[in-house]
Amino acid sequence: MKFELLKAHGSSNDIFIVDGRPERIFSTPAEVADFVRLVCDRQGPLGGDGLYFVDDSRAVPEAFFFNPDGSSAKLCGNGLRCVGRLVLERREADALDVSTGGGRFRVERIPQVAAGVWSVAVELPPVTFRAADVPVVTTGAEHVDTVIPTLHPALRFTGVAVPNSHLVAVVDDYDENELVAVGGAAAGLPVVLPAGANVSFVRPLTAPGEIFVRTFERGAGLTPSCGSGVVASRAVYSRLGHAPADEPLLVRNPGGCARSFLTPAADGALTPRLEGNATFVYRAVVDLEQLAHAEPGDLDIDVLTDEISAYALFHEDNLRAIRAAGITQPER
Ligand SMILES: N[C@@H](CCC[C@H](N)C(=O)O)C(=O)O
Repeated sequence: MKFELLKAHGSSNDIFIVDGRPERIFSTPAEVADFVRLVCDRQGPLGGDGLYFVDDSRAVPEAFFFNPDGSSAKLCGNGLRCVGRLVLERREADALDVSTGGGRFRVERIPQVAAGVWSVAVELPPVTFRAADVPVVTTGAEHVDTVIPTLHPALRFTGVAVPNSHLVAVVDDYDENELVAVGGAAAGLPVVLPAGANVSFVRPLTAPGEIFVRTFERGAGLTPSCGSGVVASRAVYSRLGHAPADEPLLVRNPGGCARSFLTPAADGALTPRLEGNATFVYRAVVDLEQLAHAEPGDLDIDVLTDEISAYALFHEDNLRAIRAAGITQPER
């Protein structure tokens, strides 16, 4: 079986896009998961942080996200910017809706964040802090700024669904080893976190309107950026009173930066917006049999060097700002 793969990234969170509905391409969910694991395997010839299937044959395109471990998720915010770009370009549209994870997401072409860097905004459905929506098992209706003793003795977490599950802690000092330990532990706490959770640490930066966020993702581990983690962190930052919801914040991740804010409605609903790059990296046609036995470098790949270089230039500034804030990341 042959596949056309598009590799893309939002803030260096790199994902594949495959045309079609997973259940039409494969006979069973197990086959879908095997395919995703094979394509995303970093030890294999390709490698990535996840994969979106896109059914672009309907009036409202539909997308289906899978983590690199083969599990499905309601949203990949960075990936949806890339899917958004793809369908916007194909349909020669400036804005349209994409359906994914049981919700409708508005994707919109926005001015380039830097020369040669295609940029997209995604408007998400309203965020929810309801414990049952995250889900986090707790005594109250929400889990806000509270310790989960089985996860960490002192860090205070807030649970939020955007609509995938996130736990966010605002920290004074960023300790990546601690994030990895807590993120890994979140996968093994079914009594408190029955669906696991993406775990983010938020460190305020001295530059006004800027924060640093890093996420340990469910089903993927530490990634250079997590778009839904950016939105979840942005929402929690306001929920805890650190910034007005509608103030656009620049969220710096190790893989890039994105802008996010929430629009409050009269009924209290908070609709988040995520703005950032949607960069195409390469296109490849792969044969499944060949892929299973190929080594890195074996496959014929059409690399989009101009887009890669434009992003690299844009990203230099972000890396400088993170280093200047004294944020360090151990070699892994
Ligand atoms: N990288 C993504 C999030 C992907 C899904 C997540 N790991 C989950 O299981 O919910 C993003 O950019 O949002």
